[in-house]
Amino acid sequence: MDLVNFNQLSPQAAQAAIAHCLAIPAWQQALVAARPFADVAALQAEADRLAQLWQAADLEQALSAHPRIGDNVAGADKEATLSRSEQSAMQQADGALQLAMLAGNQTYEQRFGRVFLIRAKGRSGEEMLAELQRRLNNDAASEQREALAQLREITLLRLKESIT
Ligand SMILES: NC(=O)NC1=NC(=O)NC1=O
Repeated sequence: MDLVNFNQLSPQAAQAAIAHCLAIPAWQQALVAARPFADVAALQAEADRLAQLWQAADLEQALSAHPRIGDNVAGADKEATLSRSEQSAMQQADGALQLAMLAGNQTYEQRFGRVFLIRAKGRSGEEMLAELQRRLNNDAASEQREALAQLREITLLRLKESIT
């Protein structure tokens, strides 16, 4: 959808138009309330400013909409469709990589108590596995910062593809 259209939608319709970017209604509503935007750069800047405010609770809420890397993503809704395309590199990954990613995800979840989150678009399976293994050595605070940064990247990428 183009920005002019997004600026003119009702609040409900505008929120529905960006809901797939991130499963945090408060962020969706704050961005909708900040309309009208003069250009896409202003929209992206406000989305990022709001995203900088996220804390651990926001991360937990958002993770509900992000399947594990390498999981077979079921569902036909827009978020599932986006996750499948973002994670498409894992579809071509060989069995060994799939297994290593599965084991890595399990170790990560045992250590940090939540799903490993990474901006998957544009990354190979090997790159994502290397990032997982690197981040396994983070302390809790550093890893929370990294996970929140990845959540911002995914959200802003999805927003950029949705409102042009
Ligand atoms: N656990 C994840 O990192 N999931 C995802 N990353 C993306 O970029 N899309 C996802 O679904």
